Amino acid sequence: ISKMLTISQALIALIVSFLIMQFLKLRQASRHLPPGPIPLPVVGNLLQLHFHLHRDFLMKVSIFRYSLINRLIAKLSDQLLDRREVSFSMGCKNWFLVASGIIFSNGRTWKQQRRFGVMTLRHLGMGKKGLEYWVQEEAHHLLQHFAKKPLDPCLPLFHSVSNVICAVVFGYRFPSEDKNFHRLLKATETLFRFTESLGHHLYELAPHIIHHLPGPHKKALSAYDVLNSFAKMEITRHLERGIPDKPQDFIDFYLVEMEKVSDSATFDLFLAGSETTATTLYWSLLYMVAYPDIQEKVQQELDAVLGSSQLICYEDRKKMPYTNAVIHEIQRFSNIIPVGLPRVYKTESVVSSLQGTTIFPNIGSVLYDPEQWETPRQFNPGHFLDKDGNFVNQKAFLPFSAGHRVCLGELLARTELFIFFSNLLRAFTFRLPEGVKQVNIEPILAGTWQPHPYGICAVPR
Ligand code: HEM
Repeated sequence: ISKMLTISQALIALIVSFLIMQFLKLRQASRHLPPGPIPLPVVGNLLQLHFHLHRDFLMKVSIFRYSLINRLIAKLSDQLLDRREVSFSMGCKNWFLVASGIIFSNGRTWKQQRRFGVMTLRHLGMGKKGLEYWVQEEAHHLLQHFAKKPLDPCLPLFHSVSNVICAVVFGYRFPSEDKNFHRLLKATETLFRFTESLGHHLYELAPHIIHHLPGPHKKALSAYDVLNSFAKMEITRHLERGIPDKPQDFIDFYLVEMEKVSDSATFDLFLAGSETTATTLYWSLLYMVAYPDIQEKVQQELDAVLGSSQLICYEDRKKMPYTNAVIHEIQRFSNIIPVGLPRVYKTESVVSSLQGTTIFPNIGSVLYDPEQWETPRQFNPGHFLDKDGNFVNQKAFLPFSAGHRVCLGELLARTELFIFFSNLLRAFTFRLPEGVKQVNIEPILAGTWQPHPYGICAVPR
């Protein structure tokens, strides 16, 4: 027994000294980072967060003041360019696809995939049936979903935004009752929520063990398979119909370039482009019922500048400074992605103690920086207007992040937000359902910061 005690004591001593060494290393490393709580070995900052991400806590402990942003952007573009490797995907039949897309890849693969993604979106943006056309088409369908009776707009918004991505990737939209469309949306949602969840980060701590246990990762893995089989099915369909001289959608472009790139960027557009834009629009309608005066001012501007049936274009925002400011404020105030996707310090980092450290760039906190915004914790479109009512851009407005890994779909997202929002407010006035007196604008964490589910009435104008 005494011999066993010595072995177990030695083991404990070893583990304790390992933890102390790790702690000291992390303490030393954090001196080179923007301010924030010092992470603990193994669990990182999870203890300080009580294993739960509270928005206020995050904002308080890790504010990246704008004054630090330039330093951060330089780091994000250089030493902090790489994502942490996703072992989550190892249990997936097609695991290599995930690591070879845009969001989770690194190095040469990321460069090629990202260049391909940027070029393809640029090509699709041009011409008569470009991205804007798809957004306008989808906005038209979206209006049909709203009627006078109370409705939770979450699903219709998610359907419309996802259908824009379907049009971009597959070249067509789905009717909202289509079963395959629902499978695709369910898989996208499951996967998105998992990749952004604490469950995913825990999985990454011990993938070899957790992989064999039951848990949310099992659902996420089958969601990958659903998305992948969709991509394969569409590729076959495109091959059968032949690639036109002028490629029409993302898959056409992929088939032209398939020697050089993988088809996994198609998942990435669904993962990164659906939930984010839909959630922002979901917030937008809630804020409009919470601030009816602001809603009215937007409608006055829409009526003054646009005809009642005129097709709304992204370019029109230049004639509508107030509406444009409101949309920017919706993004700032809802701050749907307060913590960025994990990045890893490169091995050739100049700060050796940081090598391999995983960092979650909390760039979203700049949107609440008290030094940059007059009333950071209040919904105030004035943040984006000068005293004459002209629209003014703000340097600290970074909801799409910054640096080389800045959001790839920023232009598409901005086009969608403007066209969907303007169409909805031109057609309807949004009100609380009868008997409902209060609006809850506190967020809940569900992949992104989301509003609590709510119902509204859309009164035709
Ligand atoms: C309101 C809507 C959106 C917001 C707030 C948003 C925000 C972001 C943020 C914060 C990142 C992380 C950048 C980083 O790591 O520093 C990102 C990455 C990305 N986004 Fe978006 N996004 C939106 C819509 C879209 C759309 C519509 C698409 C595609 C059509 C898209 C595609 C991507 C891709 C592919 C990446 C990964 C870029 C890379 O790793 O190189 N996003 N987005």
